[in-house]
Amino acid sequence: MIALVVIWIIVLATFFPVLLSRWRLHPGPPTVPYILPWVGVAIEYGRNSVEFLSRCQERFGPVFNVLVTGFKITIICDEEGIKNAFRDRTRAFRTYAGHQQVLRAIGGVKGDAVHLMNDQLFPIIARSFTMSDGLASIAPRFNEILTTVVAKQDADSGPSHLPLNSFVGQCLFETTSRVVFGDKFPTSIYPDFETLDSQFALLTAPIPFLARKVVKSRDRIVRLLMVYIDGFWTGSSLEGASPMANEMFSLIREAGLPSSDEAGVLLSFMWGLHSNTINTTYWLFAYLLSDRASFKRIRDEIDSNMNTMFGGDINTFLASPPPDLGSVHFPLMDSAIKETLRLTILMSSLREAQKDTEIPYGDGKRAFICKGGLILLNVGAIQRRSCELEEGLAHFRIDRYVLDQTQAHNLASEQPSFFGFGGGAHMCKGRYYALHQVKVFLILCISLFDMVLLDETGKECQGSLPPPDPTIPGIARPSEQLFIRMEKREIYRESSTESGTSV
Ligand code: HEM
Repeated sequence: MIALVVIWIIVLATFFPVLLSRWRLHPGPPTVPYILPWVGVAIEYGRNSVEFLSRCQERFGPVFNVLVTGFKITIICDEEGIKNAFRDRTRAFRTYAGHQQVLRAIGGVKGDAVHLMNDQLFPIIARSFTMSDGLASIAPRFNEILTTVVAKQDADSGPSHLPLNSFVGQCLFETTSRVVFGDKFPTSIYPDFETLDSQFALLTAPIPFLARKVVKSRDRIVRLLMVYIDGFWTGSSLEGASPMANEMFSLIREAGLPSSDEAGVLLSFMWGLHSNTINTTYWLFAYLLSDRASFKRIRDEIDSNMNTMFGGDINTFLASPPPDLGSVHFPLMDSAIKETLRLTILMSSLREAQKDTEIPYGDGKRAFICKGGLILLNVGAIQRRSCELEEGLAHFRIDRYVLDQTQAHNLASEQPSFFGFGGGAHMCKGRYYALHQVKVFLILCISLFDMVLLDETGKECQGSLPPPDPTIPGIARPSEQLFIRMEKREIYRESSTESGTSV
């Protein structure tokens, strides 16, 4: 016992001066006080991360430390600091910590698959979803399947109200699953996928009994994926799947993981493939349908482009090679998507320092991050703060990101920063495909249907929306159900009966 105390005294005497001098040299950002050791501020953070971080920022400035379930995390809410961390000129940061969390929580993966995911699977995603070749090979099949899926949803719903999240989720989930994995893929897992996505936070919280329902959903999906893999793996490919899915799955097979982990890695990939896109599309519809003036403006833009670019025929649009759906022809649609992401992105990019490093921020300040330290880039705070004082956090302005071509430079500098797809080397690898999905789905629905947004009581929802659920990272999830009533537009009712068009 005495020997142990002596050893400790020697250890402390040796290292304390080193630590102290290091601390003096690099005093580091202030730490948010906490009462419970290890737990730290996890409870306040989990309850409403947006509000909590915003209060901390007011009190401690744009860079501060928090302790969350044993992890010390440096939060960066400063634009310069975030840009520098994204740029990462000295290659100090990696993203493994966040991806490890996704593999464990979403996929239930027990082994180590983070290198497989980052170093082998992500490059395949990046290659398959490029703006030119990648989209050209995927878009026609996406458009074709989406058309039939939307028509089926419309026919099934009849005159009744549809939950907006299930309508958007079902359509995009089924379409993209079939595009990537083929028609054999068990798309019936969607309701469990929706539960998994909306209760993600419970899977990361250290309170297992609260997560029972979502764990059951996850386990059911994993089991069905194992059956799907077993049934359709031919020895060299998954029957009916796209080249991208086959290339990825071959690497998963080569890694020699247990079959539940194979299915878990696949599920984690699927979560990345669907979650942000579905949630972004949900909010885009919610914002547009809750504001008649914005809805009319975007419908005018879409109708006018359908007329000038595709002779007024939506089927010509759907059958064309991916057209330019960017800001030149569709400035309002482009701006509406950015504005949606500005308001709803809570996701903050998590990075782990691989060596001692410093992040310049503010007016010449520097945040010292030691090797192994975690940083969280609070991009949501930056995107919203610039407009907050002016007109309120929740205000959706459809043309906020429209550039006036004559004064492009001036207006651009007045626009709030946009980090919707992250930045630097780890910028979103699926962004071109994500934007294609959101845009084609919006064009299809707005062209074909009159849509009305209803709240939980069935009352028409105009003006304000229920606030986003602030507890889940990524794109905010809805805090209350919203519904839609859809009816085929007059012009399409006539044209489909006259000419038998496919939509
Ligand atoms: C509207 C939909 C989407 C949004 C808003 C979005 C947003 C983002 C953001 C902000 C990041 C950066 C995270 C960070 O800095 O750590 C990211 C990374 C990533 N996204 Fe997306 N994403 C979307 C759709 C997709 C799709 C459809 C895929 C296809 C699989 C995808 C694949 C990825 C991958 C692989 C990464 C990691 C990149 C890396 O670490 O190198 N995303 N996404």
